[in-house]
Amino acid sequence: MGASQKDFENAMNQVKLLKEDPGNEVKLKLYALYKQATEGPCNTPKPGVFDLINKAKWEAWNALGSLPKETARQNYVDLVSGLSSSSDSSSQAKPEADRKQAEYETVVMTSEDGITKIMLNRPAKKNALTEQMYQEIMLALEAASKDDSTITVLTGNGDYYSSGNDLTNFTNIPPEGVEAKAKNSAILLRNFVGSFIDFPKPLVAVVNGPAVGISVTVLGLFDLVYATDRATFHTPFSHLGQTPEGCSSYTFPKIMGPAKAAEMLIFGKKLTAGEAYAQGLVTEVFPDSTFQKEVWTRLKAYSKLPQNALRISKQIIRSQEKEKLHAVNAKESSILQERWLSSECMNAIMNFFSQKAKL
Ligand SMILES: CCCCC/C=C/C(=O)SCCNC(=O)CCNC(=O)[C@H](O)C(C)(C)COP(=O)(O)OP(=O)(O)OC[C@H]1O[C@@H](n2cnc3c(N)ncnc32)[C@H](O)[C@@H]1OP(=O)(O)O
Repeated sequence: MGASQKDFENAMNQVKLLKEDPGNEVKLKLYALYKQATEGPCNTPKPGVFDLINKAKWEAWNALGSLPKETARQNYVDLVSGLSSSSDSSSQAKPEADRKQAEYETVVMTSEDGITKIMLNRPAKKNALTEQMYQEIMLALEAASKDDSTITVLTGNGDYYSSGNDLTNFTNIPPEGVEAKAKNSAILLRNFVGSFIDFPKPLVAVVNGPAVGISVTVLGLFDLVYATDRATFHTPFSHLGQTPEGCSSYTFPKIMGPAKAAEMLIFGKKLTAGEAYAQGLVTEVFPDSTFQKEVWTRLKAYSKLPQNALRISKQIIRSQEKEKLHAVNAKESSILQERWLSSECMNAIMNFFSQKAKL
């Protein structure tokens, strides 16, 4: 389900209360989404070449093509929500180093040799993603997108890359009830995946061990995926009464063809690293004994390449698909919002906790 008219109006009011000017690029994006949400596709003649401001506004609106009004409304609400939270956190005006340490409990963020590394840090729980962790990863990506590094890396601490969504997320029901929980989780999911879709610099997954669920699906949004030969790739959505997310319903068939994507996403086939490489999900597989050394040597060399050329090349490749990916993300999130309320899904989660059923 998308944002309501009320959510949209609240977001419009929030824009007026922003503590910091979001900059011209964001303002143009907001203008374009507002026009698309209220009037639909651009329907006015292009302003003359010397009318610079109105021409930029027209171009931003026109670039949204035939994006549905509902999607534009949701994207507007999401954009404002991101601006409000970053404006709140930046208003704390802490020095960068302090902020990094203070803000993250579940990830470790470090920058060295032109590479910012975001490491998932719940090794005892196989780096299962709690709600706090989703938020911290989004914050870390936001910080990495603005720092002076060339490349951003996501990796895991311990023997797992990540076991996907922490299933305790579904047991923590607020007083407003399960529907509210499902709605909030769908918003969280959508924002989380959106931050990978919009990430502006080369993004690399260093898959140090098995990967499950959402940690696999978002790999289609990375620019390089390096895996140890110990890694496996498992999307057991049907077993959990759930459906694909992370834009995998779109990226996986494109990457590996519909037949192989169906085997993973519908039937939950677990791939070895070699199989994931053969199917195009993984860029390269390394022996576990030399994995870290080989990967970091490679990344350090890449990080010395001209920064702007890397960033612009990534954006050329990815920008063609951005609106489509946001629409897919919205659809997957809203389908999951309903799935989470199904008895199939609730039984699967209870099963995990009562019997500690393993995938
Ligand atoms: C809000 C946005 C939602 C986005 C939608 C996302 C969907 C998904 O990601 S679906 C995938 C969800 N993941 C799973 O279903 C995995 C569940 N875990 C397992 O099947 C197993 O734990 C394992 C195969 C990942 C690992 O098995 P094993 O090597 O035997 O290790 P343990 O089971 O003993 O794990 C150690 C410890 O960690 C806890 N744990 C591991 N993964 C999860 C998890 N995903 N959620 C919650 N807890 C997890 C496990 O319960 C153990 O805890 P303790 O017993 O307390 O030590």
